[in-house]
Amino acid sequence: MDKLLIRGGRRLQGEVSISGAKNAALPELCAALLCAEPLTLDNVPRLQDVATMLALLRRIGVQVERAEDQPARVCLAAGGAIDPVAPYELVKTMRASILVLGPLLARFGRATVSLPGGCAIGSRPVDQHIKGLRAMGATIAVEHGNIVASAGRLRGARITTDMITVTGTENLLMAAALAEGETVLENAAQEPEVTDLAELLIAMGAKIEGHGTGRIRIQGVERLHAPAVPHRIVPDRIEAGTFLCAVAAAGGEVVLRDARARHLDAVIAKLREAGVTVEAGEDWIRVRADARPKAVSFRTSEYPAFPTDMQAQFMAVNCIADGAAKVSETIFENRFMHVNELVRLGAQIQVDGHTAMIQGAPRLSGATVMATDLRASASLVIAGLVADGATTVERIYHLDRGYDCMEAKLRALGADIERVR
Ligand SMILES: CC(=O)N[C@H]1[C@@H](OP(=O)(O)OP(=O)(O)OC[C@H]2O[C@@H](n3ccc(=O)[nH]c3=O)[C@H](O)[C@@H]2O)O[C@H](CO)[C@@H](O)[C@@H]1O
Ligand SMILES: C=C(OP(=O)(O)O)C(=O)O
Repeated sequence: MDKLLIRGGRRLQGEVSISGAKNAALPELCAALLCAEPLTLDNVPRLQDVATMLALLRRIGVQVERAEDQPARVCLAAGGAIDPVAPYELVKTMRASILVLGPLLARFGRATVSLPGGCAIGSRPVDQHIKGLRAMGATIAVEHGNIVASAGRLRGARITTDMITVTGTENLLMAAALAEGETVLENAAQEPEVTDLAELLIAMGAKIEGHGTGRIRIQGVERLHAPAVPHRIVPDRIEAGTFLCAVAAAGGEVVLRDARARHLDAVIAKLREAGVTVEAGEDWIRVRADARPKAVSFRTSEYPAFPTDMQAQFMAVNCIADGAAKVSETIFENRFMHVNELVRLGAQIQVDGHTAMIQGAPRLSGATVMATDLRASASLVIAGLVADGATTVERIYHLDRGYDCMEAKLRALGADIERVR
């Protein structure tokens, strides 16, 4: 199993390009199931989760091509024979496999998708996806660990989810695009990845209004088609935020290219509160950190508030900051798995339920630590960049799920980091 070996203490300097967003790429790859014409996506990140989604789509019958000379461009054709089944082997490695459910049901009238189990960060049920599809006329049973769904043409419905759900909104949005009549999604997720998906669907002929707000209206159409030009996936705000936190912790000055500061308002506000200088233009962000950051408290919540997917990385900054901070996690019930590993590096953190109290320490000391989930891995890398001596991060297959060449990008910025196979 691969590990990362980091020798801490180097400041970060230079420029880094941000890749396309994992959480936009995954639903947008599934959107290929909604039409018979080939769909081309640009700026597709090179990630394990993307590889898993492509394997799943191939298994379902989608023809997938990735140009050798343009590895960020993927062409998907779902015009042939389709077997609408997402098996456990693939779903268990990636919960986002559930995103094939809405499109398969809407276009082919049936789908069998293995029920995702819990994962390291929480129980993560998909009851709201099922509730919404039932409201649109689907018959759904859970049998032998699978969601078995069938429908004639789905019917538009007014759906209010019990909580804001990102992939739930995406599944229902894709299903509603081909349903008969109007669907209104109340309490919809407003994340930029949902908006990017809606823009792709509109380019495919869908009739959608209100994306980016809590109420999305969709007038179903009979057929979708390929967009006139390839859709470019929105930049990954979480990858960008991770690099901002790395600079805040390690010090230095870095320009992020292909990054959208307006998708990171809450994170940038907290970095400024910590004393970090952040400037931004339309598609770039410059970050400069000259001194030890100040500890800052925050609470995760749905977009546009502070993202849960940045909680672990910002906690790593707080671990070496001046002062004390309180971090509250409100989205997932078990998203503090990184805490015990950060403590192995010398961090001072006390967890009480959904709250972590961090007393910033002037230094951390390198050790062997174990990644437990995707963003936990990133937080350990950030801590390793600052810690004295060598830090080894084990189980980085979690990191590879969601970061495109992270160690190569950090090395180009001057970090002493290498992958050990
Ligand atoms: C592939 C993808 O885009 N993943 C993101 C997506 O995950 P995902 O879409 O799985 O997360 P949700 O927004 O659905 O989850 C939010 C909360 O609602 C609960 N819930 C959700 C659906 C449901 O049917 N029932 C239910 O109880 C979840 O357990 C969780 O507590 O949004 C999360 C919250 O921003 C991010 O951390 C993930 O990176
Ligand atoms: C939790 C995450 O992803 P997923 O929903 O794919 O598990 C994440 O990207 O931080």
